Amino acid sequence: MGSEALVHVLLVSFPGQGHVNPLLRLGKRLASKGLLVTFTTPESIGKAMRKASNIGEELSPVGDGFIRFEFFEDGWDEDETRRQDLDQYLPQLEKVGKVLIPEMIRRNAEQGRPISCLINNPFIPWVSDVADSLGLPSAMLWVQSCACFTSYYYYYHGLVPFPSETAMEIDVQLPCMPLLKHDEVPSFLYPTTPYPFLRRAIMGQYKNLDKPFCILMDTFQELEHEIIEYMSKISPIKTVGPLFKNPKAPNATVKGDFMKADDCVGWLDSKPASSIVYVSFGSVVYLKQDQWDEIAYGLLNSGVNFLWVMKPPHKDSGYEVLKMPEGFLEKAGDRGKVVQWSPQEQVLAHPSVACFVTHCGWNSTMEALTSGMPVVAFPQWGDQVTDAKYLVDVFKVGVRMCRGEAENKLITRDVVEQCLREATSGPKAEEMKQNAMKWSAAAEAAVAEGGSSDRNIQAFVDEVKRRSLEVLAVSGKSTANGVAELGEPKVNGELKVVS
Ligand SMILES: O=c1ccn([C@@H]2O[C@H](COP(=O)(O)OP(=O)(O)O)[C@@H](O)[C@H]2O)c(=O)[nH]1
Ligand SMILES: O=C(O[C@@H]1O[C@H](CO)[C@@H](O)[C@H](O)[C@H]1O)c1ccc(O)c(O)c1
Repeated sequence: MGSEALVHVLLVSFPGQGHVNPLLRLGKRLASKGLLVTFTTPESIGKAMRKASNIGEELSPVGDGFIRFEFFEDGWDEDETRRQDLDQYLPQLEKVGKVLIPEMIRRNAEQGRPISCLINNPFIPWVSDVADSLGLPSAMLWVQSCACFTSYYYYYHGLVPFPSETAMEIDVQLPCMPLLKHDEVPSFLYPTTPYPFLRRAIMGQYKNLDKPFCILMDTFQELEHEIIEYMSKISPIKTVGPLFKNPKAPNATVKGDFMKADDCVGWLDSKPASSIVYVSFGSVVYLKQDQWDEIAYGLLNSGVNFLWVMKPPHKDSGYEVLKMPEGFLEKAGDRGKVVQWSPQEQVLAHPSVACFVTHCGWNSTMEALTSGMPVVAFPQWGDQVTDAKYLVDVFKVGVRMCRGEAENKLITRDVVEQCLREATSGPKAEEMKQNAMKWSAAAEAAVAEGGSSDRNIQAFVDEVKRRSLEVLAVSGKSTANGVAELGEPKVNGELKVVS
């Protein structure tokens, strides 16, 4: 128990697992450097997070600072099915968020915790408008690679031709990047994408790119060296990854999972070293039943042990509930384990795991690289197709199993089996493991004290502290940011700490 005086930042997250994880990890990193962090996202997700993860009402100590949660209502009934339709949900979030986030900021000031900076992740670019309208500094955490950031940047500004209705299959050459084949460009940019609302959301972020004073990125200097150097001259980017490693607070228990992870570590412990293939397609990708079946038979035929995540679809998603092929579990016996959600960080760090069949979401990509884990790339859409290109051809830690959903091709059990064999034994497997270990060491060094990402985080924290004094000076004189009206805005609020 005690009380502390800290600079306070508000983190506003898009309600997706692949967005909450990196922003929450950033929050823990900022807290460990001595800030007070409040993390917010809609209550519909807050409810799931409270149920599945170790978060409550109280302030949690992390390193030299603290993190707390406050959720906001999205204005829809609990059982509203339209939340699964981002075309409808994103505008709804913007409408309510533009009212409720300023209220949250005002409430915090009244309670002696004035907020000095807002940080959002992509898909909710209106957060920068909120910050602007209140005269508060803002930053954005880009939760994908710098290569994808660059692709969107060049598309937004029309700097090079991208696949279009009249020229679908053109390759794209961007500076300091390998040539991207048409199907290696982030697929939200294809004219035929089934997710145009996500392209709109990302473009909304680029329209607002002059508002954040800093663009933080969950990547690291040594991983994407040339493109980071290049883009740093154009945009105020700072690499702070891999965020899931936090050497200053390695034991912080605060997590943001939407589902409780099934216990599988005991099972992993029971298996020989490097004998298990871990299969997961993240939190949003759903495969069709025929593809699922082929993967199942490929796993059986390859003879490997496997841990397979089979996440049930949301009841309103419209996805069919997948089934394992008849007799599959019996045939696999103790060679295989199927779970609904895994403790992925622990799984990837486990010595029994040999490789990771992944959809190549950026979080999974960073987690695999940092854990020294070779991959079998099974991308579907968005940044995943670009990440797969990098994992296989640039980072050289992966074999490719498919090229993405747009190809509309069934990957047969023979191809699955062949890829699994290639990734788990023989010279290619060894080479990939060595490369992965090299990336793991570079990632650890980047986040260690004095490493490239650690220096960037420290510089960001120092800048937030410096700007918080400016916020105080301005708000002390005018009521423009809505905080000054509250009387005595303080940089350092008195906080009751429950530890
Ligand atoms: O069974 C699982 C599957 C995924 N994850 C985590 O969920 C996130 C997924 O993010 P990613 O960008 O890889 O994919 P998305 O789910 O956003 O498509 C990562 O941090 C994973 O570690 C997990 O903890 N358990
Ligand atoms: O884009 C969505 O989720 C994932 O985000 C990650 C970080 O941007 C990315 O690397 C990964 O490939 C994406 O799958 C997303 C899309 C739609 C939706 O309803 C979501 O909840 C998340």
